[in-house]
Amino acid sequence: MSSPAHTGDAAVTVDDLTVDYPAHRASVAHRAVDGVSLAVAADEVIGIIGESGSGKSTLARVLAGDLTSARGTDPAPVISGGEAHVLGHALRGIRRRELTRLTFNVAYLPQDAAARLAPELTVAELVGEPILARDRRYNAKAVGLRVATMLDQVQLPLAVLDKYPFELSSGQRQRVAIARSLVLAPRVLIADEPTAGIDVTVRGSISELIERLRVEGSFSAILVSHDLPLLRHTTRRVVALHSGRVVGFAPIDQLLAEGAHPFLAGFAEATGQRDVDKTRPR
Ligand SMILES: Nc1ncnc2c1ncn2[C@@H]1O[C@H](COP(=O)(O)OP(=O)(O)OP(=O)(O)O)[C@@H](O)[C@H]1O
Repeated sequence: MSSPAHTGDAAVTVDDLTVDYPAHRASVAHRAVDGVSLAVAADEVIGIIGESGSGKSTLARVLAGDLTSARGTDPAPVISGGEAHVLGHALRGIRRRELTRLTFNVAYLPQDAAARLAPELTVAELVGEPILARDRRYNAKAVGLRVATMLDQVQLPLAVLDKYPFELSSGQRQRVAIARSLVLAPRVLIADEPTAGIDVTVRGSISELIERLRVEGSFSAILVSHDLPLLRHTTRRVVALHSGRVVGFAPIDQLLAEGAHPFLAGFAEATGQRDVDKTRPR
């Protein structure tokens, strides 16, 4: 890709970004993102697709500012080339205090968000926690109201408020994780497979929620996803990654119809989109 588009009013700009995982125990150093450039305008939602290991999660993780790992776990990704700006903050070498300020406005829904929900907290506590973590004295009634609104937006009944994660289905847990990620009304959402595990009948409500937030303004998102209805409903453009490099950045139906890369052609075949989309109005 050449230089990023829309840099003027961009929420996120990525310029020739390279990300490595350092050598760790028996593993050698590994380049996961290799010279990626892209931009996400304010009030734009983009998608990221690509085969397993193509660097989608690493790119999402870095842009969400998740640049450290807990001691004893796998190494964190390191920006080794280029630069990324999120809401005007340069990520390379960003200091902890600035990162904390940035992450107030950037929600990150990692791939394992549902599994990471603290098992000892109820749904009400899980969804309300980010508000209280920011301001312990926040009015309890206002927190309750906000939590109820968020549950409604992800189509969970209020009956789940007092339940613990183990009492929910995996799809319900994922919706709790989404509600939690959006409770502080972030300006940017970075979500890794947001509809994973969610029943097909309620996935539409997640698409609608993301589209509504975008239309209401001051909201951008990057969605790592292979959920075609979600991509079609919420994104204008989708980045296709292969071996850490951008191999396409276009509307999803154009990517699939053109099948410019073997991965895209295979994905179009697998989802039965190749011929359908040639006749689809854009
Ligand atoms: N913590 C880590 N340490 C070392 N290498 C890693 C780490 N996390 C990911 N990788 C490697 O980086 C590459 C990109 O992984 P990444 O998870 O970003 O890809 P992905 O496209 O999201 O894959 P998937 O769809 O399977 O989640 C892979 O080769 C992966 O093995």
